[in-house]
Amino acid sequence: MRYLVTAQEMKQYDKNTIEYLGIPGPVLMERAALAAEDFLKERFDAVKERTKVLIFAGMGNNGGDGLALARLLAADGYTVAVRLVGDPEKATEQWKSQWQTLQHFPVKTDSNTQADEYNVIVDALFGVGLSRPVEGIYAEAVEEMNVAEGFKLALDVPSGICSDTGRVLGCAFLADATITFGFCKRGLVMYPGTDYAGQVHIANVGIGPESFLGQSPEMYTYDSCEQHLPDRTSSGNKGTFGKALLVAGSNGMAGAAILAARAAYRTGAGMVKVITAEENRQILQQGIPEALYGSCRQLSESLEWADVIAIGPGIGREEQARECLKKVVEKSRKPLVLDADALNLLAEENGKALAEKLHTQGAEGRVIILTPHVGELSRLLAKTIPECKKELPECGRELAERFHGVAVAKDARTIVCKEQGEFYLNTTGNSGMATAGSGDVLTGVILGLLAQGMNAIDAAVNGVYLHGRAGELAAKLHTEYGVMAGDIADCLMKDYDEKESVKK
Ligand SMILES: NC(=O)C1=CN([C@@H]2O[C@H](COP(=O)(O)OP(=O)(O)OC[C@H]3O[C@@H](n4cnc5c(N)ncnc54)[C@H](OP(=O)(O)O)[C@@H]3O)[C@@H](O)[C@H]2O)[C@@H](O)CC1
Ligand SMILES: Nc1ncnc2c1ncn2[C@@H]1O[C@H](COP(=O)(O)OP(=O)(O)O)[C@@H](O)[C@H]1O
Ligand SMILES: [K+]
Repeated sequence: MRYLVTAQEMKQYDKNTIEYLGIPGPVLMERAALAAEDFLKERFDAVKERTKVLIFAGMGNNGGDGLALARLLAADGYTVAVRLVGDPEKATEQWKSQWQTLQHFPVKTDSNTQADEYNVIVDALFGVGLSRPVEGIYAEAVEEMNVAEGFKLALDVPSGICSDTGRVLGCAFLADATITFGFCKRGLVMYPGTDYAGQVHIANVGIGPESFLGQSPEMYTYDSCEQHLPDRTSSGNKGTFGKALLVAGSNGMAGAAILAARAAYRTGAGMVKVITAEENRQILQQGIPEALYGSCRQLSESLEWADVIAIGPGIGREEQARECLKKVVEKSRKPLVLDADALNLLAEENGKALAEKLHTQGAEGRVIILTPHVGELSRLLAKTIPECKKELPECGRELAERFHGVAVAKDARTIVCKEQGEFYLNTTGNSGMATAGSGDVLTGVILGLLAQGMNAIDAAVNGVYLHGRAGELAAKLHTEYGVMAGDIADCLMKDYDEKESVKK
């Protein structure tokens, strides 16, 4: 698990470390600079004589890190120059102290440096203290760094990237790599910040969980196969691993049902039954013979049969879909995943009563997971799509509160949250997943995990992670251009290491 912090959280943890734990600010800065030096030495020590480093330093502590790095590299024999950007009169105390120390070292600090004469460019203009758009001399400096040749390293955050949202404020440094201090900032994994950051390295500078003082970060992500999947009892039978009911696919939309059913099986569900339009019977049974088939008339008895239910992929918004949704809400209290047109139906004027019922059921303890993409989210919350994209965590939270459930707000970086508690931000996946039917696969994955007895938030978080991971494996086989939703379903669990996983 990796924490993702905001600028404000990071500043608080800095403060706690200094004031409560008693580790002085200059020690933290020295460790930050040492980590950056190590990073560069790993790449350039063998060619030290030919390596010329130019550091652009602002007037805050990010600039202070840059000055400390300049000193360390110069002491180590590198050719180093510093370009000051801003008014040193306004610099922080730590910056001023670093500046004084730097005067004893062979570092060029005049303003005549030409970026194209250096083969390593370090951006130490702004870090978590960026407070407004980058303009004027700062924008010129960013532009000069960006057009320069050579390896580009950002300290803490690429200047111009908002640490909290990943948005570009004015203009931003385009880094090959970013070495970030203490904890990864949210903006380094969110778009477009993640593209500007390049490879992100997190350096331990002495600020750890001890510095939270009871206020841990509100967001986290998973980096690797460390998910908590349900244990698979060796003696289990198909009943042990759950009966999953999937209401999906109107006439002509059998594909959505097949994809979701396939994904539920691939994730480990024992039995999957699909309720779909009569016209889809043959194609469904050919497409996924492992699934049980039921017509919409058999929905009531199937609701009795099921352990968990998902409704939505490809159901359309016709009367039959509305009837099915009504039954699923009114005749069952079993764990429920709502996706696609089920969400659109709830957002319609005549879906409001049903939405209200779900809200009550959620409050009474029914497990409800909603998986809207930003379009569906905007309809449910009556907001614009740009608003939802911009405020995805907040919108996810609002949706979770509305249904007392779990919201999976899907985008290139999907957010998962409950009414309270942390936000999970997903970093697996790629542009190959922006392909029709990809969301249907996710519904099946979450359904499959729920069927095996996972709780709602774990099923949603791990489902989103595994779905993205499958997208990565599919892209290895077909490239991001060539991935189709069926490939994602087929790649599910392909590299899952049962021995390495944390069983639950
Ligand atoms: N605390 C610690 O112990 C540790 C901190 N560490 C390091 O400190 C960094 C945070 O330092 P920080 O808080 O001083 O903020 P920082 O990012 O340097 O920026 C503030 C400066 O930028 C200016 N400014 C902002 N926006 C601007 C704009 N658009 N255009 C122009 N100016 C703008 C702002 O000016 P002002 O708004 O005051 O006019 C101020 O001068 C952090 O990222 C990490 O690298 C590490 O060493 C680990 C230990
Ligand atoms: N660029 C991307 N990077 C990572 N994941 C993506 C990207 N684009 C789409 N996805 C994922 O693919 C899925 C698309 O779902 P959705 O929009 O519902 O598709 P559909 O309606 O076609 O099935 C979501 O889980 C989303 O997070
Ligand atoms: K920076």
